[in-house]
Amino acid sequence: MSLTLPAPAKLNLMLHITGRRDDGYHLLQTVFQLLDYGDTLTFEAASGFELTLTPALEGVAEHDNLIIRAAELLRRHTGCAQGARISLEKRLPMGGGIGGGSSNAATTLLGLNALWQLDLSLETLAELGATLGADVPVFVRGRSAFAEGVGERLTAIDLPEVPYIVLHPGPQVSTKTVFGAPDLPRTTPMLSMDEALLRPDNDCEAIVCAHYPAIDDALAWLSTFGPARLTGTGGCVFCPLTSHEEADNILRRIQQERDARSDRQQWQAFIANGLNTSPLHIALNKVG
Ligand SMILES: C[C@](O)(CO)[C@H](O)COP(=O)(O)OP(=O)(O)OC[C@H]1O[C@@H](n2ccc(N)nc2=O)[C@H](O)[C@@H]1O
Ligand SMILES: Nc1ncnc2c1ncn2[C@@H]1O[C@H](COP(=O)(O)OP(=O)(O)OP(=O)(O)O)[C@@H](O)[C@H]1O
Repeated sequence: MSLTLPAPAKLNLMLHITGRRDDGYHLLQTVFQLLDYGDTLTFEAASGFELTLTPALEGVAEHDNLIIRAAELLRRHTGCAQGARISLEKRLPMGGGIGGGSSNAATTLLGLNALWQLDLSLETLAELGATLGADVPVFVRGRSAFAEGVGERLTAIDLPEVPYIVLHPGPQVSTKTVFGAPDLPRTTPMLSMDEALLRPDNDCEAIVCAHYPAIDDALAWLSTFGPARLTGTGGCVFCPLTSHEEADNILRRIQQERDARSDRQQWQAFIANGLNTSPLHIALNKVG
């Protein structure tokens, strides 16, 4: 038996840092919107305890890959002794602030839960996922959401399902390094969900732009088309749009910039629609 499932990206439509816990983790208020664009994973049952992933991700050892870590976590938690051959079609830029690794982990948890017939609840899978990364639970639950705490307290939210252009200027940004920066603002006042939706700024943006001129440049360029901002800790920047025609036009302009300017040769972009329900959950419901 084999299962092919999507691992969608997310955007942080706003991101405020409201404090810091004693263990160093930051208290956040953020709005996650899921996208209809992402990686694809295929899970095939394997005999014995075999667990493999192809192809390998450049620069990531197999035992560090969040897909393998999620599979092993599931086996440890349940005592299950089944195997799987997993293949990955990677489209999402790594270190982009669009949650590629976290989404891969969530798709693995849900995919193997189905393939190995473990019957764990979304609640349990979200708790397991939180031990792999702060962004995993939102992908496990599969709803666009307002998040608080360190990102684990989720309230599902309906957002306009508009098109976005997402631009990755090149640099991979380390989430850990951004959160470790001494000059990161950490005292933004807590807001209600409705107030937060009216303050769509990202507290990481200023220091990320100061440390990465290429991201600063891409954000300034994209801002000429609309209210562009950084997602998560970057490096992707994005802009909500009113039509696909507009998005196609900006995509063409990005291609021109890449051809015309050597400092913009690294630019990569995609168009995606915002979604309220994850395509992963829609695909799993079809499987039954
Ligand atoms: C910034 C966001 O992308 C917003 O969606 C996430 O909160 C980050 O989630 P993530 O990439 O899954 O991050 P994790 O792998 O859990 O954490 C990476 C590192 O970021 C820091 N970190 C992360 C989340 C958080 N609320 N406070 C933190 O200080 C910690 O140093 C941690 O070691
Ligand atoms: N399957 C995976 N896909 C992507 N990255 C992975 C994976 N497994 C491990 N990683 C590691 O996780 C790091 C962060 O990757 P990811 O694509 O999740 O970043 P991100 O989009 O910035 O995430 P976030 O928005 O959750 O902070 C990568 O640089 C890589 O070292």
